[in-house]
Amino acid sequence: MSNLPYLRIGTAVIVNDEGLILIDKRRNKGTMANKWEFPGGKFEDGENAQECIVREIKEELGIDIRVGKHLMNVRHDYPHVSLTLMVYYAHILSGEPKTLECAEIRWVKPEQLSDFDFPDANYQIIEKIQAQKTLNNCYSPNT
Ligand SMILES: Nc1nc2c([nH]c(=O)n2[C@H]2C[C@H](O)[C@@H](COP(=O)(O)OP(=O)(O)OP(=O)(O)O)O2)c(=O)[nH]1
Ligand SMILES: [Mg+2]
Repeated sequence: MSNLPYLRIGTAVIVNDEGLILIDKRRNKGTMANKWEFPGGKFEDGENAQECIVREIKEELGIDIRVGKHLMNVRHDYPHVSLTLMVYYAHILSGEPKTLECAEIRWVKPEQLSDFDFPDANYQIIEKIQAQKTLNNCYSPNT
């Protein structure tokens, strides 16, 4: 048992038509400073995962996305916070990603994800992405 704060985080693995994945580098101040991540953020009251992800991606990158298939949920306890990352594939509907709330943005191949410094909770997400044979259709919604 612990009394850590518990957060639900909506997280997007945005894939483009070339099969590249968008990652962003967090700012050099605040939680997990300078770590690379999949863009996203905290649920607001009354939101579901898809709504949270669409809103966060608009705020952080200035783009509109369609949320696709659910990849996984990851529960992780950090020393200061306990959280669940709710991870969905997504695809850009309109706009060019901008660094509105992050330090840097990159499009990378799935195999390149291992070269970046991600928070501890992300390693099983990266493993699962890299285990997929193809990312085709991953951004179509679950049916
Ligand atoms: N977005 C995102 N957050 C992650 C990932 N991995 C991981 O451990 N986290 C952690 C870092 C943070 O503690 C938390 C996400 O919160 P956040 O700081 O992005 O929240 P937010 O966008 O709502 O930002 P703010 O309004 O609090 O500034 O989840 C990831 O891949 N993406
Ligand atoms: Mg965020």
